[in-house]
Amino acid sequence: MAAQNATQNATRNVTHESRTAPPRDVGDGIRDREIRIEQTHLDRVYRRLEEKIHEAEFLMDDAAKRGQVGTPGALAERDAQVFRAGVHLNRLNSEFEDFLFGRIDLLLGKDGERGPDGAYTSVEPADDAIRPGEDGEAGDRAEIAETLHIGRIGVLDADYAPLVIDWRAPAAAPFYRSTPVAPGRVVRRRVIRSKGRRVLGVEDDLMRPELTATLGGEALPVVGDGALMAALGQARGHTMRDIVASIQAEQDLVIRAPAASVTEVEGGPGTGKTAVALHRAAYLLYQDRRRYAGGILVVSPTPLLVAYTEGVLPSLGEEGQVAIRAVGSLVEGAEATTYDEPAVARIKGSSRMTKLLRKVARGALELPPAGPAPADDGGQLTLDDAAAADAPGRGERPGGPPERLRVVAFGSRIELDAEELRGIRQNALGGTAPVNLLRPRARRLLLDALWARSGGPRRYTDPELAAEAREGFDEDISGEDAFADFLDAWWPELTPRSVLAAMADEKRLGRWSRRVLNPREARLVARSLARLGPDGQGPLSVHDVALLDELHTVLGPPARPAKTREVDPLDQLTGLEELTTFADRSAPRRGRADRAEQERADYAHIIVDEAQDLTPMQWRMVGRRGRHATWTVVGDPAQSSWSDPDEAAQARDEALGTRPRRRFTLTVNYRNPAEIAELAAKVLALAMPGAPSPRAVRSTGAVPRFAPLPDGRDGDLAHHVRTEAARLLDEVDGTVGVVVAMGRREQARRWLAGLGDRVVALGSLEAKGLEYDATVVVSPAEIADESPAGLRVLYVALTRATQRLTVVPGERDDPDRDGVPDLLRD
Ligand SMILES: Nc1ncnc2c1ncn2[C@@H]1O[C@H](COP(=O)(O)OP(=O)(O)OP(=O)(O)O)[C@@H](O)[C@H]1O
Repeated sequence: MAAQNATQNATRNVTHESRTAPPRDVGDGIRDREIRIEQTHLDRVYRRLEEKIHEAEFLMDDAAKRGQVGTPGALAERDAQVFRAGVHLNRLNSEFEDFLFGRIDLLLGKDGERGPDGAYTSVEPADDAIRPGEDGEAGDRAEIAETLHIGRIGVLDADYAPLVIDWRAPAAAPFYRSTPVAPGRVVRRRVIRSKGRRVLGVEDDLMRPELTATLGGEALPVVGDGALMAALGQARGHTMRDIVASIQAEQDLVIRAPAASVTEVEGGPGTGKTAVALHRAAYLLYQDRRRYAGGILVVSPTPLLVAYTEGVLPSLGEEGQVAIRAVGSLVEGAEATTYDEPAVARIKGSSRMTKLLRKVARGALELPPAGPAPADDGGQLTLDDAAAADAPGRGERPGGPPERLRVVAFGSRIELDAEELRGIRQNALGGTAPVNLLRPRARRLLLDALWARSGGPRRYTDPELAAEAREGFDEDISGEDAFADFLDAWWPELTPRSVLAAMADEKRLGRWSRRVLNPREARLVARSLARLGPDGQGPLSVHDVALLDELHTVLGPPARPAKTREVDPLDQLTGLEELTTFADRSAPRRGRADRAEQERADYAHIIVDEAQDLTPMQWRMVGRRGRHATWTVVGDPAQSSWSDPDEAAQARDEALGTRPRRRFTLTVNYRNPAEIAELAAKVLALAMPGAPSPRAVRSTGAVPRFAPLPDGRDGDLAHHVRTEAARLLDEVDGTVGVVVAMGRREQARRWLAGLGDRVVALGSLEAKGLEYDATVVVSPAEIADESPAGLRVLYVALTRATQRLTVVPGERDDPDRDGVPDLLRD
């Protein structure tokens, strides 16, 4: 309900009309004067920051001179302060185009109380803040009681009065939340545009237009038409900008939602989900830095979207604190570089793979050992020099693991044959423990079987003697390299990559996947993995990465026990056993490093962008990284490229667990002009009948252009698309995206060669989350036919433009006389 009200507010916020006549931007005179006023304030802020740096430097100098004064901890803290101050100034000077970006002029607060940042805390005005107008005045009067400047970081003056309020502080909330419908104490909201240390412009919104407000006894001037429209009209570059100066009320509710549980946000294309998610990360860091620094993970669908969005957090002053990763880069050392065919992706993403991979991991134990074959027969072990060995390799399946283990103990030969070994393996594999972790158990079972076969138990009636003899027996056998070699071959330590590569064998996978995949599915998966080498190296697809992660869990880490160094009696005599190797010394540290690595993979907060696209297997992968996390999950079911939403929803529920959830809906489309949104809504109606379409906030008058091939021949597509892209490059100042079916990506890149770097070609799945000033969507039907979720993918493609859209129908589109494809007609 709260979200709904905020939505209405946000809408009105943008379209409100001024009902009175304060001095509004009547000429450059007022504007220039207002810019000068803000400039004076900004100069003051910079002077204060420089003072802070000098103070910090002085402190450090002083501390250095006095050498031992203060504890090491205090000195380190001082150094850190100087460092932080230096970083701030550096950023302010170089990076932040608009360090100071906002101002609110407020009425007197109800209770006159001030918060820690020096601002009045009350949201509502005092009863006597507004007085009836004087004779002849139409509305009420009020004097501005407080002016707050809002910026990317907070700055206090020497008397601890706020010069700039951090945008995330509670006192800044009215800058975002106030609307003409619910203005609170805000009379005027001003967005300040600056570059470096220079103020370039101001844009004002009046929240109480009916009021005759004065500031220092003079009428409050109003400049420009509002900041939101100014921001939306700007040309797009190849990276996303922050929206800190124009966050809308419904978005602000999400950004500042408490982090205690799961925050779920739905909204159509362009409603600001990605922007809101990133601003929320910055907000959480501000709220609880100790908890969240270095511990927030943002999961993005593609590397392109990562590259597009990764500048936003640094621009909000948060550099290096948040990991933004593509879903294909979540596993250390594995980077997805390819896409699977939709039919293959569908199988690999499905939760059926969980069962399959468990079978595969167990089956993979029987694979031919990787690397060079063991030096001899791999199963031959003698404890007695006199023991005779059979010919190497006899009784073994060529290329497979050893099928016989022979040892000589107590002067006679004992042997375990293939069937016994199989039994022992099955026994060891009982249960669900990770396969690599079962190796010690398998080893123990082998020794049990050998001991029984040796007649040892019968030989000793005294239990103490028996136990001692058994211990000696185990030690002797285990200490032999040949036994270790047998174990390595018979129960190899498996790596996720080698097991994935093993699945490329069609016959083998057919066997392992019985009752999980049908033969055709098994064949498709096996063939898709043929690009990997036997060790699993080679190009991975996005979906392979989630399989690797699952395999990591199913296999567990290699369980080889660290070899204990035998103590040489001579060393003991000379005291040399005190000496340790580097490896010995670093082992405990390595243990700590491994643990740290594990802990790093367990984040404090996880933000999932484009959550509708995560497959069940990807949800499992992401879920493993957030077992103890709070979550923000943003997405739009209407844009899902996953074919089975129910299956994905179940996996999502499992990942998020039973944590309580808060749901928000964003309803205003800030990206597409109404003309483009209207066209896209036709596809939405086909893809998800009845699904609401977000309301576009502006209209440009530029209707989408339909540009069929002049003579309908596919052969000319290259030239035609290139011409249309070039036309759009002339029409807009910023970027142009040409969206094609995934199968045409490479082709389309060649079509655009030489047109410059303002234009890019993209496969439909790569367009996720991105936006361009103008787009060309090529062959809608081809995009729609490419996968079971094709219509939703087409909806994504049609909603990427901020200004212009050109549709080039292909052969399958059946365009009408006006060139409108079948799918886009009423
Ligand atoms: N309050 C705002 N002020 C200015 N620009 C905004 C605001 N909200 C969103 N935008 C802009 O609208 C565009 C769309 O935002 P964003 O990409 O976050 O939307 P989305 O909901 O993630 O879209 P999609 O689902 O299509 O990926 C961006 O250019 C963003 O900067």
